[in-house]
Amino acid sequence: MALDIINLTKKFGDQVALNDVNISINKNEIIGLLGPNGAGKSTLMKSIVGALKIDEGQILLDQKDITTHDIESKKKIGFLPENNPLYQEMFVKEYLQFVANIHGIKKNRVDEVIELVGITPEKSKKISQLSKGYKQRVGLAQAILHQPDLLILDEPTNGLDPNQIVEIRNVIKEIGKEKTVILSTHIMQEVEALCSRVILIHKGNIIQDSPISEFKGKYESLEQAFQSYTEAKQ
Ligand SMILES: Nc1ncnc2c1ncn2[C@@H]1O[C@H](COP(=O)(O)OP(=O)(O)OP(=O)(O)O)[C@@H](O)[C@H]1O
Repeated sequence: MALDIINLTKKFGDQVALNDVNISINKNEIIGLLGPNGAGKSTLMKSIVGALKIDEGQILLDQKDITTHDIESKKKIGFLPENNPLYQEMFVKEYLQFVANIHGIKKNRVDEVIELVGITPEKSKKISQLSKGYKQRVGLAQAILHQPDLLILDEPTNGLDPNQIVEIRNVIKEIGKEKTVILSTHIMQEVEALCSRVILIHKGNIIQDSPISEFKGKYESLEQAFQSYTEAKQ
């Protein structure tokens, strides 16, 4: 899987949410997308999955432009959006079968994914009745059902209890062995636990893109590094 983001600019009215962004990913790794509130992380993720129309630049997935190879690209990408929108009135397995039908994939893959994300005891419940952590797992399940090469996760552990955080991280880690994962988070521990590479975005600009050790550099912690890089650019 190769993802190339070339000179990407996205504006909302006069506001530049992404400013001439360039990113290249050529191997399977888990990448942490960091940045203060409003930095442009969700905008970048939505642009990559084709949910937002970009103003300038190109996004290439395996050398093909995602706008002109829309369906082909969507087959290769899984997305867990921020706030995890789900059909609350549907039952867990029913919902996942519905998503599987959209992708045109076999029914037994649904059971496989239910097992993988650890929601077997919850599969007959209505989504509205699930705890936040289980809803998050359902969101993750829909994102990986079609076995995408690239998985985009917008704050995947947001609002989960410590046990659920560890469990979801384990699932992501497993997936990251074979696929490329880009996840956004405000939790530096999460970055340390999962990511090999860090991309730091601030006010729509990429200000760091490096292996985690390089990102940490001379600083004692990732928090300190994050603070220093973003404060210096206020
Ligand atoms: N649909 C929209 N219309 C107008 N402005 C928007 C829209 N979506 C995002 N923005 C603006 O673009 C900027 C980047 O927002 P974005 O949601 O990408 O930030 P983020 O890094 O994901 O922030 P957070 O960490 O708070 O989730 C913000 O200033 C935001 O207000």
